Amino acid sequence: MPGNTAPRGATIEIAGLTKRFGHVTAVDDLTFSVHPGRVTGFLGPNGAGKTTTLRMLLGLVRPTSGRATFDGVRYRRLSRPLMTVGAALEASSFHPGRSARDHLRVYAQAGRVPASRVSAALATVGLAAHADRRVGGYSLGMRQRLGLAFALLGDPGVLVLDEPINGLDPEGIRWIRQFLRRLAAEGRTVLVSSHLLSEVQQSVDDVIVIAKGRLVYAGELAGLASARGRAGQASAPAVIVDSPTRDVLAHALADARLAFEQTGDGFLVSGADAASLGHLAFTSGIELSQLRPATQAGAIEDTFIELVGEGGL
Ligand SMILES: Nc1ncnc2c1ncn2[C@@H]1O[C@H](COP(=O)(O)OP(=O)(O)OP(=O)(O)O)[C@@H](O)[C@H]1O
Repeated sequence: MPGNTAPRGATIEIAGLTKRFGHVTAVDDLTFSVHPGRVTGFLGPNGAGKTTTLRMLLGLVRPTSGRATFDGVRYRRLSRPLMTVGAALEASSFHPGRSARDHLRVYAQAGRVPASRVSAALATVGLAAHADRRVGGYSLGMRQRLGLAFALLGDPGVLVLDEPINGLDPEGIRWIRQFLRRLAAEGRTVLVSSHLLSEVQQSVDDVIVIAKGRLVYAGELAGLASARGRAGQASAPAVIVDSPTRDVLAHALADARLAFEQTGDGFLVSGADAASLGHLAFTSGIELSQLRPATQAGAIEDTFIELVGEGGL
């Protein structure tokens, strides 16, 4: 990657964006923003409208109404689009008979990007050693990397990637997670779609969740767990707590009339926060070996499934 002189990302603004195909409303009055310096996951089940939204953002599909802009400018109005926004929508759209280098050369010329960027982009995604092979012989993972190299060709401040993790092996997944984090750390805006929260959970700061074309959540990943109440479910704090004297702790929890269950790493206590449990343990003279909020991966995943299952709120 372009090193320490990476361009700063633009803010993506989606405002009242709607797309109807005949009787199908694929995208329904979406409004959200995506910020520089962060990785944002764009999530929703198959058919939720993610690809249609990204295609409108990139000027490939005309919205029925609403706007999608980069620092206030529509994609089609950008003076140097490849140098402002890099996009990877489909990994399979490369000609099998051409090499990766040839593909990128053609795109660089058309986009008025310096030819030197071709080798730089291929090296960045780890394809330098395979640059002159025909793309037809590439694995899916290599084609995904080539898609990323294309997105990075103009060294843009904004990256828009549609399902870049799809079909990658574990090593490829680990690589791309670190790669996305690096792009954001450089100050770029990184928007990455997926139909699986678990795929992107380790690499995103923010998430936009849509279902049936409508927004169901926009905000920090950590806030997704507490969005549960919006899906009509009880939203209570929960804490994981453990002690070298578990039976004594269990008695104290029962005496305090707290609902709890034993898990692999202690007790999961509902309806209490860490401070009140810490106080309870202190006043009962119980040593604790663990005390932490339970709003981790499981709760976030549960909420995601509830939100998209509701199909919009
Ligand atoms: N060109 C089109 N003509 C008619 N309907 C379309 C067209 N493109 C998309 N749709 C419909 O719009 C809805 C949203 O599709 P879209 O591909 O945007 O969803 P998605 O979230 O990207 O799903 P996936 O992950 O399966 O690609 C679907 O019901 C789809 O059938």
